[in-house]
Amino acid sequence: MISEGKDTAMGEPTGENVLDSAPGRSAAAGADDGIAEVLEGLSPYVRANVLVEALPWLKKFGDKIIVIKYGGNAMVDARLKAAFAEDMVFLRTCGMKPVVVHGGGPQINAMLSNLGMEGEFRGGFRVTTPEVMEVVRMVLFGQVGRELVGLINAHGPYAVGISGEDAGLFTAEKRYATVDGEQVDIGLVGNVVEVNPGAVMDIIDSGRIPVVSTIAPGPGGQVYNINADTAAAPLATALGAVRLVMLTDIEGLYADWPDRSSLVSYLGSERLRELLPSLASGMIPKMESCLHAVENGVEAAQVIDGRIPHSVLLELLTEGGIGTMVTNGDHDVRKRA
Ligand SMILES: Nc1ncnc2c1ncn2[C@@H]1O[C@H](COP(=O)(O)OP(=O)(O)O)[C@@H](O)[C@H]1O
Ligand SMILES: CC(=O)N[C@@H](CCC(=O)OP(=O)(O)O)C(=O)O
Repeated sequence: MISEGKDTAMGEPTGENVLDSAPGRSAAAGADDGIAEVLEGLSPYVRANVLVEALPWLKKFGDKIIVIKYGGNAMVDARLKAAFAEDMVFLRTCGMKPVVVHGGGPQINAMLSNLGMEGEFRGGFRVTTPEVMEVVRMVLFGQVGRELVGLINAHGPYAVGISGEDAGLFTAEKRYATVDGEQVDIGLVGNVVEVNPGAVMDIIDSGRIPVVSTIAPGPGGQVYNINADTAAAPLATALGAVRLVMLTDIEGLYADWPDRSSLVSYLGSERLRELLPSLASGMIPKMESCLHAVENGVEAAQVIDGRIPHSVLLELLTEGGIGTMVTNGDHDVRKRA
């Protein structure tokens, strides 16, 4: 079992000190946003109610597996990063089993640029030459994954990094992109075609938080670059997750993008399937992933605004949530009031 509080392997401070010094808390109560003063001004009744509101959700999620795709601003802003790590530890401490699948597009771009290499996207996917693949692998597993593991482990020895190459977690198959209706070769880019969740289950069963980097070998051993959105759904399905939560840089899905009055709070998979051809850019792999997940046993998939500190807790543990939820079936679009 994982040791908690003052005797953690990381030599973390006591619970009281953790609260005082945790980066996520200082993010939420940042120097100039006055959150601490606002909280102090609230009556004990209101403060208790915030906690009580979470009770039905804590009961519902119990010890269930929740897969979270970590990306967008939450992955580049220091305060949001720390708040995200805190959310994962919060869920784990409440008994849930969070599994993080991380992206890293901006970080790969930065490294390619530092190395004087070209970064090109076609049909939403990175054109991945063997040289680019080396950089993708180094940045995803060696940099982005390591950083997130470190942020979570600042709270105790919870996080374990793992890539699709480890213990046969993912098997990939080369994929092509579609550009103007034409199939285009984009090099070493793959789709996950098989998931062997044993190693991730071992990490979960030891009470820890898996942090998954989406690179994966094909049957012949060739390693492929996998878009993290597209890898999250088959992983959630294979793990029997109850939720797939995807962080992004926008409030959620707009049914009539870019009409800002068309934000959707809830829709069924059949309506989503109809909407898919009208979606653009980064929303396509996210919503395809949500569709895949709910059609293959995940109870609900959600796209949420990762620019909001503690967005994962708000979505999972508060009434109404904050983003767009997809479930399987023919439910109509419900707009956010
Ligand atoms: N229907 C839509 N609803 C919301 N966003 C959309 C839609 N169609 C396209 N987008 C774009 O998709 C972006 C999210 O995808 P992306 O930038 O890849 O996110 P991330 O970096 O979080 O993975 C939004 O910021 C928005 O510009
Ligand atoms: C094939 C492909 O495009 N792979 C992505 C993998 C990282 C990723 O998915 O990162 P985000 O979630 O931040 O976009 C890439 O190379 O950028």
